[in-house]
Amino acid sequence: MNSIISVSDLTKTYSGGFTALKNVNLDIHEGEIFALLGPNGAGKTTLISIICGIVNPSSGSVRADGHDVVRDYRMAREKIGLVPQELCTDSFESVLATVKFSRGLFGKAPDPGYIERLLRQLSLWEKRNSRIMALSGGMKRRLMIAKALSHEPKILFLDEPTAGVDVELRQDMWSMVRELRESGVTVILTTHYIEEAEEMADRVGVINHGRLVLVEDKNTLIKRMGNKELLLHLAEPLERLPESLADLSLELDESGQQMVYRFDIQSGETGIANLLRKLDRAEIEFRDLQTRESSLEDIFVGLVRGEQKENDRAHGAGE
Ligand SMILES: Nc1ncnc2c1ncn2[C@@H]1O[C@H](COP(=O)(O)OP(=O)(O)OP(=O)(O)O)[C@@H](O)[C@H]1O
Repeated sequence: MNSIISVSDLTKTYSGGFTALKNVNLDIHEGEIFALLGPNGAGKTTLISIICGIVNPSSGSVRADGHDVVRDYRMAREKIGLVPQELCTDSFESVLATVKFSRGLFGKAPDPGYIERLLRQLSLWEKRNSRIMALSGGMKRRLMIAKALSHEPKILFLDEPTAGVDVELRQDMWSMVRELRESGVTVILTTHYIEEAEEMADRVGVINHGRLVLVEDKNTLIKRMGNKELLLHLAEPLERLPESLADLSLELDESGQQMVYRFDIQSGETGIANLLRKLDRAEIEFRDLQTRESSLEDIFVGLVRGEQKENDRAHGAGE
């Protein structure tokens, strides 16, 4: 697969001495939707800012479509469109004027046909003569995307594209991003909404404390790290699990009314038949049973927590 962005051994230490990125290596494939996940302060914006040439790396290198983002800044930047978290644009301008102006900033010759197609694709053509301040929140977000795409970049960064937007608008954004990928644009997005990554991304990267702790195909990740749970609602509450069930991966909730049995999706043998036999022998009856598959969110929370524990342990050991 062709890689359109190559990040090699990237480290960033800010002037105050804080190291926000530690030895990051990452390849983004051409034409994919890549979601970068991580808790607050993990280093996502720093990584994006370095790729976009806004922040200088302390060491390591980044290539965007073959161009080094520091040595060959202009060529690299021309390949990239960036939609920042904050909506920042002159609200007295018209939609059309502001998008044309953005294109001009990259030294691209005017192309009214392209701008019209872009505004139509983003459902903004009817609003082309409106002032920005007269647009709805959703339209403003689409305008930010139009501005970022005005110079026909091959790569689009979306920093928290749906932060604070309602469910309907979020769905609109998702389908728009998919359309962009269909048109050949590579999309990299950061998000706090794991469901957004689960819904849209082809691959997922998790960054924590400045380290890229995982990069994987989303579906493989869910299969590899996912567990399934079997929930049993008991007919009568139990005070504790009987000894005969102690060797199973089984938990009783606080009410004593529900049992959760965890099993690995990958393994051929789930152990459910054995569980049911043992329940029968222990004369435990249940009213209802359901299964639940772990989501990307469960996996993410588990990963970040696991990392935190490792860090704490390392810290404790050093003290
Ligand atoms: N200019 C700066 N000078 C010093 N430290 C900085 C600077 N910019 C960011 N940092 C620090 O680097 C770390 C990573 O910040 P960054 O903005 O990249 O995180 P993030 O993952 O994008 O977080 P969020 O999800 O909150 O946007 C944070 O601890 C932040 O305080």
